[in-house]
Amino acid sequence: MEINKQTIKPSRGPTLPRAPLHAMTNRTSQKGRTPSDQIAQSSILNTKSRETPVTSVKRRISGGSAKPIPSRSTAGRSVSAHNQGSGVKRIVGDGRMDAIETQLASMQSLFDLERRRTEDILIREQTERRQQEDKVRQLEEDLMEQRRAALLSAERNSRSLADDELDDLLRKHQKEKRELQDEIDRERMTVNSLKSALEQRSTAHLTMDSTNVALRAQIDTLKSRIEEMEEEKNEVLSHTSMIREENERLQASLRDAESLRRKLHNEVQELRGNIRVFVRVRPPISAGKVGFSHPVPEASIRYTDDLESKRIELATNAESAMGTATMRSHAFEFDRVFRPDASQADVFAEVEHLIQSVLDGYNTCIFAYGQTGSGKTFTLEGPNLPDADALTEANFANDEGLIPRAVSMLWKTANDLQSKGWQYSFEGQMLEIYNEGINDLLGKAEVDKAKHEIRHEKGRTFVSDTVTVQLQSPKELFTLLSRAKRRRQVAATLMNERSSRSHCVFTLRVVGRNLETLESSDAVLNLVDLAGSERLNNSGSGKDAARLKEAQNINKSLSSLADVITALGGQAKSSNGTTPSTTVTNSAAHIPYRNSTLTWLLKNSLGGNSKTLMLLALSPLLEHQSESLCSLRFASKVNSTVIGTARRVRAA
Ligand SMILES: Nc1ncnc2c1ncn2[C@@H]1O[C@H](COP(=O)(O)OP(=O)(O)OP(=O)(O)O)[C@@H](O)[C@H]1O
Repeated sequence: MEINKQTIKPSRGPTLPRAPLHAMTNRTSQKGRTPSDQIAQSSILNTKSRETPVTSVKRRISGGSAKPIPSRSTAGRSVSAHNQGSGVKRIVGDGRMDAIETQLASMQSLFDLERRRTEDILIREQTERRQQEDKVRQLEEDLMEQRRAALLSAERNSRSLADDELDDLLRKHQKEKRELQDEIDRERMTVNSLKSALEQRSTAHLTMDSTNVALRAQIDTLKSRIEEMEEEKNEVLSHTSMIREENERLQASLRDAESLRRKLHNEVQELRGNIRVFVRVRPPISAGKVGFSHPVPEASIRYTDDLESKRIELATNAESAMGTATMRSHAFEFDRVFRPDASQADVFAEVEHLIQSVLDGYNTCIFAYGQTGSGKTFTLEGPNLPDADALTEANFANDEGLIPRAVSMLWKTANDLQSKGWQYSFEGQMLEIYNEGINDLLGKAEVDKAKHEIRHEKGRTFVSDTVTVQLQSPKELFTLLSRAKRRRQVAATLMNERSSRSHCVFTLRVVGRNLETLESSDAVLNLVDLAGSERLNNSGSGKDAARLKEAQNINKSLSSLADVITALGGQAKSSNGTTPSTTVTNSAAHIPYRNSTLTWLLKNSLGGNSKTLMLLALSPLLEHQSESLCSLRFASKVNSTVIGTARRVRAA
């Protein structure tokens, strides 16, 4: 270990007094001496100390003339001379001898004194010297001690430096060791993770190997399956081409069948009669809803056949010739009788085939007949809505009437027929006949003041200055109905809170073309909501001139309608050569269409070329039973009329 010499300096202790050289010498020399030697020396010293006073005494005695007292050797010799006193006495004389002896005695006492003093001094000196020597020794020991301490300290210093360095090195070593250990740990961890990864990989590898084997097997299976499927596909393809050919053949036969269906459908309609009558009895409505008084007794109405629903029996009070009140039953038979619980869908199901005829190119007319409040508008349109603007598809939901259902069905069927090559277009018109005048309900002006003229050309009817709307979807119909309803003339009467005092004619023209068969059709569906059929005295219009005029016009048009139907029946009779079941009032040749605006407007829909349905709406209430009886009789007359064979109208 290298020790820094700079740092190893003797410590700066107190400067120790150096022992006198002679003392050192003495000490050195004394070391090997015995106590006896020391006494001998001290006696020598004493002798020496004693010589000095003697010399001084002799000087004082001689008074300067005396001879110098001999030195050490001389003194020795003096002692020996003293020892030889008697011999001197003899030589010098006695007196003198005494003086000398006195002198000698005093000198001796002085000498003793001096000697004692000198010895004291000597002792003191010796003591001091010993003390000093002790001190020196002590100092030397201290010095030695300090040197040792200094050496120790220096050694310790150097050792501490070395220790520090060692510590540093140790620390560094420890740190490096730790770092290395950490690195080793890390490496070990890495190795471990690599090992586990390797294990996982090898496991995955094994799994993949097995999966691979399985997949290869699957691929082989699939390959063979694909081959099988290829064969199957080829078979299917050849089968498909066969089917396609078969399909084309079937399509052709389907078209033939469709044409046949239309023909047969028409024949069925003919067999049923081209004018048919349905009767619908509405449910008894609670008071307040339609303004009837409370309680509301019901008329005695019976439905006498459950299976066919064709018969209806109304019992009325009658008075016998004897004046007794009896009940008289009136039985009628129609094409169909709907009871009060019949739904709108039930009614439409029976009318659907007739409406279908429009697509086949047959003019069709459905008119609702009945007294005010009997349910004509409800059957044709649906429930009366307080606000015409609120009329939406959702409002119609379950209660939607024949018009919206017919339009929806026509659109749907037209779409279905597209696959058979048919393309259809629709246009609508809504006219009101009020007091024999025509009011365009789709016109621009709120009040239609125009004078409209009706003309018939090539089987088609035209009304001047009226709006015809192209209908792209059934949804547009609701807008149309809403507009029409808002403008419809409604006047309050005693019979209905919003009784319609006009006829409303909704006309839907359907034009179809088949691009494959080159067939065509152009037909019109008329849905007519007739004004209330009640007799003048029942309408409450007797006191009001305007209401009276309304009622007269309504009655006129309705009786004209009856006349036209009767005349058509007579015409049919003369052409068939059969006897009609009803009385024919008009000549077979003449049909009085022009007697009213209504019959003139419906000319092409009421003729022998058209299919007509009369929907008789009946009130179930007792107070309306006589009106109901009149309506039933009128409907029965219509029902027994045969108005010829409908002819298909082809598009121009
Ligand atoms: N089958 C029915 N089911 C439920 N309610 C009906 C039915 N028939 C008619 N009504 C209701 O009876 C009331 C009168 O019906 P509607 O307005 O259709 O009579 P209307 O014969 O058209 O009268 P008007 O000749 O005055 O136009 C209406 O509130 C209608 O909702």
